[in-house]
Amino acid sequence: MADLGFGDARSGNGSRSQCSRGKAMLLALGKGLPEQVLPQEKVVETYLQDTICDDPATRAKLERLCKTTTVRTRYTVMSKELLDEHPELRTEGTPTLTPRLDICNAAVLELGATAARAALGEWGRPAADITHLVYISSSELRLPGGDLFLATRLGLHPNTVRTSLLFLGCSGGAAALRTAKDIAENNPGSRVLVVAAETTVLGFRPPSPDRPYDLVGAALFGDGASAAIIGAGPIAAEESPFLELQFSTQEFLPGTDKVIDGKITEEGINFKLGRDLPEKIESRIEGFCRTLMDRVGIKEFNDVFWAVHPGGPAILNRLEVCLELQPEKLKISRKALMNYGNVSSNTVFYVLEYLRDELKKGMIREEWGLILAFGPGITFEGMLVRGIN
Ligand SMILES: CC(=O)CC(=O)SCCNC(=O)CCNC(=O)[C@H](O)C(C)(C)COP(=O)(O)OP(=O)(O)OC[C@H]1O[C@@H](n2cnc3c(N)ncnc32)[C@H](O)[C@@H]1OP(=O)(O)O
Repeated sequence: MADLGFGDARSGNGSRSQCSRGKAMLLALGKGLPEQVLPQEKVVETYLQDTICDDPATRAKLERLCKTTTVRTRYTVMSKELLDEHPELRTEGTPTLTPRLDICNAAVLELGATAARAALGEWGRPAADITHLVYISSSELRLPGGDLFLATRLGLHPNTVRTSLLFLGCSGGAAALRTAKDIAENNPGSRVLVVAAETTVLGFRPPSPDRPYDLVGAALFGDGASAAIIGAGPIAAEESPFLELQFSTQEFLPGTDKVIDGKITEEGINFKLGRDLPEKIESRIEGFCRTLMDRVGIKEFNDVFWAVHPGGPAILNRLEVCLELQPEKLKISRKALMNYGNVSSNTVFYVLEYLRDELKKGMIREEWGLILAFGPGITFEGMLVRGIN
């Protein structure tokens, strides 16, 4: 391991007198996407064929939703070949949890490993220098978990300290970042690899009038993985941080636990999205963001840059109107939604990739920014960050 000047986090030899206990920083990012690209104009035909549905009303509604979600491209694990192999996934009424988990567990490991290798490549140091792994997914269930298989696949040291965050939904990526920040700041010299990997295979099902939200999902959600490396006290000659992770917080909205609801059944996950989700988020967004901005005394929402998990256009639109944001503030969130869809926990990292590019090009004037994500609970995850370029 390279000498970080902070003692050795792995051996527990780090001493307070040696370290400055600096803030955690984002040092590298990477992503892993399924090979199958699904352009939005092919979604209606593909989904209706895959689920053997010929209902004209369903077709008309899905066509409309495919436009209004603003998604253009998604990447999916589900494919014609997979459905030919598992025709039981096309219809309802048979127990399919076992084959779904077999597909998901393998897929998220593959995607997660690709994303992690990309982040390690960008970081430029060996995998053996990773001291901690934070693994996040709402798409796999097994024992031991994907974190172990990922650590093995990547050749991480067996004493890499692993933490798994499962079934946090779309706020999971920001929760993983918060966890990694805490680890990095409390273990001098540590380098934390965060890996988020998701596929919609667990929830794939034919449309039903009883579940109108399934069509929203079919038009909105995608698959993929992301990885990030976080550490405090970057080595000047070896590491290139681009964001300082200043302060993080989490809050849930009491009485809204049914708004995003996922039940595991013999047929996979039954995922329900409340129509009122955008307005519920809007009801608390201003106070939540002020909690973060107050840390550095910023009052005006346009005086920070924004990296928001794009749950759907209605959520971004409400944020923009309610906080009176200039349109360019949510541009990178809208771009991630357009190019990848809502990939649950991963999406916030796709937004951060665009943010990093803009920081590197000197396109961001503001010193401080906010990372936000929303998930079941309804849970708000937020982080105050400082751009480094
Ligand atoms: C998983 C996690 O942990 C966190 C997440 O990120 S979850 C995903 C969060 N995202 C959302 O909930 C999506 C938010 N919604 C939106 O962005 C927009 O409503 C939308 C793009 C889906 C549709 O926008 P739109 O087409 O302009 O108009 P809108 O009126 O809202 O909806 C169109 C149709 O879809 C239906 N619809 C929208 N959201 C729905 C929902 N959650 N459940 C059921 N139906 C829904 C509407 O009822 C409407 O149907 P009718 O035409 O039959 O009345």
